[in-house]
Amino acid sequence: MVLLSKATTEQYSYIKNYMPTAFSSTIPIVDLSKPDAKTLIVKACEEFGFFKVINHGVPIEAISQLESEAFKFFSMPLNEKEKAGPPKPFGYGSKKIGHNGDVGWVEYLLLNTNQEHNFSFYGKNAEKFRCLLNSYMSSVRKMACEILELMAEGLKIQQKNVFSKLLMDKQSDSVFRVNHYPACPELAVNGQNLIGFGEHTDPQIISLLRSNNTSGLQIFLRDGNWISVPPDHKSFFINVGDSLQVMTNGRFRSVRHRVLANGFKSRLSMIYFGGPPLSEKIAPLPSLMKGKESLYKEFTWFEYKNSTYGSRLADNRLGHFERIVA
Ligand SMILES: C=C1C[C@]23C[C@H]1CC[C@H]2[C@@]12CCC[C@@](C)(C(=O)O1)[C@H]2[C@@H]3C(=O)O
Ligand SMILES: O=C(O)CCC(=O)C(=O)O
Ligand SMILES: [Fe+2]
Repeated sequence: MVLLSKATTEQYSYIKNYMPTAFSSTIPIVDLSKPDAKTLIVKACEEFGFFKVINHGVPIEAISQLESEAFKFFSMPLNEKEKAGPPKPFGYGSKKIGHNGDVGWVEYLLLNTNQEHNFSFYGKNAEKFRCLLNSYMSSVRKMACEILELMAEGLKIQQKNVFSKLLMDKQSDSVFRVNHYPACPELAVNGQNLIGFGEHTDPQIISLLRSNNTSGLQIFLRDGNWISVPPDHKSFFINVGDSLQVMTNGRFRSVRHRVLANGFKSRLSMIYFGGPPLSEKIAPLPSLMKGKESLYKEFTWFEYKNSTYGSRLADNRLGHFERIVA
């Protein structure tokens, strides 16, 4: 990514009248090795749609090796990286996010988890990158399934794998993304707040995010405030996605989040978005309705995903699928 003149940064969005937010200590922390994990997870999903996980079982070497390969990838010249693009549907992207004009101070790799990716332009490192990606993705998917099973238990759903089976399905439409936010020294000088990745909710069931120790991630709370998530390169951050909100009939809420660019340090994040098969009906689980009506119209993941790609990042995508319940 080539930086830096005023002319370059002017095309991006800034947060106006931005008051620096304090790092929050209110973010729930769940120790996956403790027996109270399921209770804490349910509470966190109801209150925040977001929590941090420790003792997650993903080996630190798998994380750091993939991270260092990803940094190597992003340090290549733009014309080399663009050989892996455009990101429609999968590949390398820079600045442009989605198909409807969103931009951010970010470059990324967007990958499908069921498909072999061709990094042949990446020379002798291609095979290594692919192996690291595959082993990372399978450990993270395993953790995702564990968390989803704890959720089902915590919600007292009889079928423990109601959510996790969707990610285990061979047809699961899960996505993996590596985001690189270069440091932007102009910001450090001018004290501005450039958007790295604009506010949005993730459309899938669950997202598992891990980043290096650079700050930037913020979440939106029910009280209308944004809070900064203290970075922690050893832990994972979990987002409730729109589909899980629907499956729990609104009991869990998908979390609005965004990333601000950092003046001093580059940020590298890797996110696994666990999604269902395209043909899957996304609807509230009967045991969670307790005689109440569904808050949502019926739709398949295919339909929701299509509508997602027709929307802008910040849109309230679930809005179109809400029912007016008398
Ligand atoms: C403007 C956009 C960009 C989208 C689609 C649409 C709205 C939501 C964005 C995300 C957010 C979560 C990962 C992703 C892969 C997804 O499924 O939804 C993103 C996708 C993209 O970056 O392409
Ligand atoms: O890069 C990050 O830390 C978060 C980005 C994000 O929210 C996304 O890719 O959906
Ligand atoms: Fe996101």
